Amino acid sequence: MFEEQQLRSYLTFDRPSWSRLRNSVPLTLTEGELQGLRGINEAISLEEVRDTYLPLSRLVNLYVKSRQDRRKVTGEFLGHSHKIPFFIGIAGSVAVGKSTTARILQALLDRWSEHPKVALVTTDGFLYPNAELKKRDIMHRKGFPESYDVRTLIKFMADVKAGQRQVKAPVYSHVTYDIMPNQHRVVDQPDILILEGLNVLQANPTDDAGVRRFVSDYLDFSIYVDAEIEQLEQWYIQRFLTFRKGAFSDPNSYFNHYANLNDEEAVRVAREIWRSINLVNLKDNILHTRNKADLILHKGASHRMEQVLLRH
Ligand SMILES: Nc1ncnc2c1ncn2[C@@H]1O[C@H](COP(=O)(O)OP(=O)(O)O)[C@@H](O)[C@H]1O
Ligand SMILES: CC(C)(COP(=O)(O)O)[C@@H](O)C(=O)NCCC(=O)O
Repeated sequence: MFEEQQLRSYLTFDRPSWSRLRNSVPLTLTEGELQGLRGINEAISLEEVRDTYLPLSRLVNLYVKSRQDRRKVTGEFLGHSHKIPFFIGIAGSVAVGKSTTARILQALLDRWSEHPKVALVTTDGFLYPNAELKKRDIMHRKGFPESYDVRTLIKFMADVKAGQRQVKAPVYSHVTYDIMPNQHRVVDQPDILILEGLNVLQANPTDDAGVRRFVSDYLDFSIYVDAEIEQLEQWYIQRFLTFRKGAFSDPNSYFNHYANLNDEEAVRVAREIWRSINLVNLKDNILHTRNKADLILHKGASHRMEQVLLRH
């Protein structure tokens, strides 16, 4: 699973040893609040929140506090200070549970008194709209490095980091399978920004000026959500089937024509999309970014955390 050399850069925790690091942080979410966090077809348990995500939120909280303390020192030295948001990146394959992890972490971090404002943005909003992907003949490469408007993504990061007010991020819809025209998510001087997407640890293609830009240059802490490939395929198909029952039956859905497929046909279609697009992307462009992460969250069956690796 992990290479020997890779393991040497990390401290390794099994489930019991990681969960003990919660160190009496109270379980701050009720079952009712948890419901609000659940994405489609999810069965995330309170046990998982307690054992996996509370220790994670405690660790991140300590990093944020240490950053805030250091800024105070610089402020004292300079005689003035300003707020700089702490950036967290969450990477990993399509369907591994990045957005679920991001939303749980957001909710948990929101509850620490030191940083009340936690914003969450997904990099799929920075995909080129379908019209542009078609123009470039890369519709079948959605999610690959060349399908993102990296310049706009980097500008967004730089603007938020610089403390600009009301910075807008475009929004992607899994229902229309496209960027939502005239819709934005507004980020207004958060204490923490969580940026979630399969490309956050990638080296991007060079831009027109020949410059290669890295989203990771802006990150203060990065997480790679990891699972075995067979598991990922299963989760992707499962999510596709759930979408088919709900969102795909919406007449505005790009996949509306799949709504009437029987289960067997739907599984075949989902597996084909997974194998021809997302699996190729995982192998070519995502998996190798795993060893850049500060923390790797490895999940097994039923999305249960099995191992956590924390960079020395
Ligand atoms: N911790 C979890 N427990 C149970 N189901 C989960 C968990 N995380 C993700 N899932 C499910 O796995 C699928 C993929 O999760 P999602 O967060 O949409 O992934 P991503 O953002 O990486 O594409 C979804 O069907 C989601 O409901
Ligand atoms: C929009 C995405 C690239 C982003 O993935 P996610 O943020 O859900 O992990 C992906 O969901 C996608 O649409 N991939 C292209 C092939 C497919 O239809 O699954």
